[in-house]
Amino acid sequence: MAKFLIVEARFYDDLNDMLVAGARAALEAEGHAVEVITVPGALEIPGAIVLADQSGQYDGYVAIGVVIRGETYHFEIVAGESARGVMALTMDGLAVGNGILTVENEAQALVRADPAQKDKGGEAAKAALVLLALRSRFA
Ligand SMILES: Nc1c(NC[C@H](O)[C@H](O)[C@H](O)CO)[nH]c(=O)[nH]c1=O
Ligand SMILES: CC(=O)[C@@H](O)COP(=O)(O)O
Repeated sequence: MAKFLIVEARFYDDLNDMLVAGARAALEAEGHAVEVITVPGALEIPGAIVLADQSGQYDGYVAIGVVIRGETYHFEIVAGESARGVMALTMDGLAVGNGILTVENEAQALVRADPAQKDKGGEAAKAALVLLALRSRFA
Protein backbone atom coordinates (compact mmCIF):
# COMPACT_ATOMS: atom_id res chain seq x y z
CA MET A 1 0.00 0.00 0.00
CA ALA A 2 1.38 3.39 -1.00
CA LYS A 3 0.36 6.82 0.20
CA PHE A 4 -0.71 9.35 -2.41
CA LEU A 5 -1.37 13.04 -2.14
CA ILE A 6 -3.83 14.65 -4.51
CA VAL A 7 -3.00 18.35 -4.90
CA GLU A 8 -5.98 20.16 -6.32
CA ALA A 9 -6.18 23.74 -7.54
CA ARG A 10 -9.74 24.62 -6.60
CA PHE A 11 -10.74 27.00 -9.38
CA TYR A 12 -13.99 25.38 -10.61
CA ASP A 13 -15.69 23.47 -7.76
CA ASP A 14 -17.88 21.03 -9.72
CA LEU A 15 -15.19 20.13 -12.23
CA ASN A 16 -12.65 19.72 -9.45
CA ASP A 17 -14.93 17.41 -7.52
CA MET A 18 -15.22 15.11 -10.54
CA LEU A 19 -11.48 15.06 -11.22
CA VAL A 20 -10.66 14.34 -7.59
CA ALA A 21 -13.31 11.62 -7.42
CA GLY A 22 -11.83 9.92 -10.49
CA ALA A 23 -8.29 10.13 -9.14
CA ARG A 24 -9.29 8.89 -5.69
CA ALA A 25 -11.27 5.98 -7.13
CA ALA A 26 -8.33 4.83 -9.28
CA LEU A 27 -5.94 4.90 -6.32
CA GLU A 28 -8.29 3.33 -3.79
CA ALA A 29 -9.23 0.59 -6.26
CA GLU A 30 -5.58 -0.53 -6.03
CA GLY A 31 -5.65 -0.37 -2.21
CA HIS A 32 -3.66 2.85 -1.78
CA ALA A 33 -4.18 5.56 0.82
CA VAL A 34 -5.20 9.01 -0.40
CA GLU A 35 -5.04 12.49 1.09
CA VAL A 36 -6.14 15.69 -0.61
CA ILE A 37 -4.86 19.24 -0.20
CA THR A 38 -6.15 22.34 -1.92
CA VAL A 39 -4.20 25.26 -3.40
CA PRO A 40 -5.60 28.45 -4.97
CA GLY A 41 -4.64 27.82 -8.60
CA ALA A 42 -2.71 25.56 -10.95
CA LEU A 43 0.42 27.69 -10.62
CA GLU A 44 0.68 26.69 -6.96
CA ILE A 45 0.49 22.93 -7.61
CA PRO A 46 4.18 22.20 -8.34
CA GLY A 47 5.39 24.21 -5.34
CA ALA A 48 2.89 22.48 -3.06
CA ILE A 49 4.12 19.08 -4.25
CA VAL A 50 7.71 20.09 -3.50
CA LEU A 51 6.74 21.11 0.04
CA ALA A 52 4.77 17.91 0.59
CA ASP A 53 7.58 15.78 -0.76
CA GLN A 54 10.05 17.36 1.65
CA SER A 55 7.93 15.91 4.46
CA GLY A 56 8.75 12.40 3.28
CA GLN A 57 5.15 11.33 3.94
CA TYR A 58 4.07 10.46 0.40
CA ASP A 59 4.99 7.97 -2.30
CA GLY A 60 3.27 9.71 -5.17
CA TYR A 61 1.17 12.68 -6.24
CA VAL A 62 -1.71 13.59 -8.52
CA ALA A 63 -1.97 17.17 -9.77
CA ILE A 64 -5.59 18.20 -10.31
CA GLY A 65 -6.79 21.45 -11.81
CA VAL A 66 -8.78 23.13 -14.54
CA VAL A 67 -7.43 25.97 -16.66
CA ILE A 68 -9.95 27.48 -19.07
CA ARG A 69 -8.88 29.99 -21.72
CA GLY A 70 -9.93 33.56 -20.96
CA GLU A 71 -9.36 36.77 -22.88
CA THR A 72 -5.68 37.28 -22.22
CA TYR A 73 -2.26 35.65 -22.39
CA HIS A 74 -2.74 34.51 -18.80
CA PHE A 75 -4.06 31.15 -20.04
CA GLU A 76 -0.75 30.37 -21.72
CA ILE A 77 1.14 31.23 -18.52
CA VAL A 78 -1.04 29.15 -16.21
CA ALA A 79 -1.40 26.18 -18.57
CA GLY A 80 2.23 26.10 -19.70
CA GLU A 81 3.95 26.87 -16.43
CA SER A 82 1.89 24.46 -14.34
CA ALA A 83 2.65 21.67 -16.83
CA ARG A 84 6.31 22.66 -16.91
CA GLY A 85 6.45 22.53 -13.11
CA VAL A 86 4.81 19.12 -12.91
CA MET A 87 7.08 17.79 -15.66
CA ALA A 88 10.17 19.07 -13.82
CA LEU A 89 9.10 17.12 -10.74
CA THR A 90 8.57 14.01 -12.83
CA MET A 91 12.05 14.36 -14.28
CA ASP A 92 13.44 14.66 -10.76
CA GLY A 93 12.05 11.16 -10.16
CA LEU A 94 8.82 11.95 -8.33
CA ALA A 95 5.79 9.85 -9.19
CA VAL A 96 3.41 12.59 -10.32
CA GLY A 97 0.40 12.28 -12.61
CA ASN A 98 -0.74 15.43 -14.40
CA GLY A 99 -4.52 15.86 -14.21
CA ILE A 100 -4.57 19.59 -14.92
CA LEU A 101 -7.05 20.21 -17.73
CA THR A 102 -6.15 23.00 -20.14
CA VAL A 103 -9.20 23.63 -22.27
CA GLU A 104 -11.05 26.19 -24.35
CA ASN A 105 -14.35 26.12 -22.48
CA GLU A 106 -16.33 24.49 -19.68
CA ALA A 107 -18.00 21.98 -22.03
CA GLN A 108 -14.61 20.54 -22.95
CA ALA A 109 -13.66 20.46 -19.28
CA LEU A 110 -16.85 18.64 -18.25
CA VAL A 111 -16.35 15.77 -20.69
CA ARG A 112 -12.77 15.33 -19.49
CA ALA A 113 -13.45 15.68 -15.76
CA ASP A 114 -16.44 13.33 -15.58
CA PRO A 115 -15.32 9.89 -14.30
CA ALA A 116 -18.03 8.32 -16.49
CA GLN A 117 -16.63 9.97 -19.63
CA LYS A 118 -12.93 10.75 -20.21
CA ASP A 119 -11.99 10.48 -16.51
CA LYS A 120 -8.79 12.51 -16.74
CA GLY A 121 -8.45 12.47 -12.94
CA GLY A 122 -8.38 8.69 -12.97
CA GLU A 123 -6.00 8.71 -15.93
CA ALA A 124 -3.57 10.98 -14.06
CA ALA A 125 -3.73 8.75 -10.98
CA LYS A 126 -2.95 5.70 -13.10
CA ALA A 127 0.04 7.51 -14.59
CA ALA A 128 1.35 8.22 -11.08
CA LEU A 129 0.91 4.53 -10.22
CA VAL A 130 2.96 3.52 -13.27
CA LEU A 131 5.77 5.92 -12.32
CA LEU A 132 5.78 4.64 -8.75
CA ALA A 133 6.03 1.05 -9.99
CA LEU A 134 8.91 2.03 -12.29
CA ARG A 135 10.69 3.69 -9.38
CA SER A 136 10.53 0.42 -7.45
CA ARG A 137 11.61 -1.57 -10.47
CA PHE A 138 14.68 0.58 -11.15
CA ALA A 139 15.60 1.24 -7.49
N1 LIG B 1 -6.89 31.30 -14.44
C1 LIG B 1 -6.69 30.15 -13.75
C2 LIG B 1 -5.81 30.11 -12.67
N2 LIG B 1 -5.15 31.23 -12.31
C3 LIG B 1 -4.57 31.43 -11.02
C4 LIG B 1 -3.14 30.98 -10.91
O1 LIG B 1 -3.03 29.57 -11.00
C5 LIG B 1 -2.55 31.40 -9.57
O2 LIG B 1 -3.29 30.84 -8.52
C6 LIG B 1 -2.53 32.91 -9.39
O3 LIG B 1 -1.86 33.53 -10.46
C7 LIG B 1 -1.79 33.28 -8.07
O4 LIG B 1 -0.46 32.80 -8.08
N3 LIG B 1 -5.61 28.95 -12.00
C8 LIG B 1 -6.28 27.82 -12.35
O5 LIG B 1 -6.09 26.75 -11.71
N4 LIG B 1 -7.16 27.84 -13.38
C9 LIG B 1 -7.37 28.97 -14.09
O6 LIG B 1 -8.20 28.94 -15.06
C1 LIG C 1 -6.51 31.01 -17.21
C2 LIG C 1 -7.21 32.13 -17.88
O1 LIG C 1 -6.94 32.42 -19.01
C3 LIG C 1 -8.28 32.85 -17.23
O2 LIG C 1 -8.87 32.35 -16.11
C4 LIG C 1 -7.93 34.30 -17.10
O3 LIG C 1 -8.85 34.97 -17.86
P1 LIG C 1 -8.55 36.36 -18.58
O4 LIG C 1 -7.48 36.10 -19.58
O5 LIG C 1 -9.86 36.68 -19.22
O6 LIG C 1 -8.12 37.30 -17.50
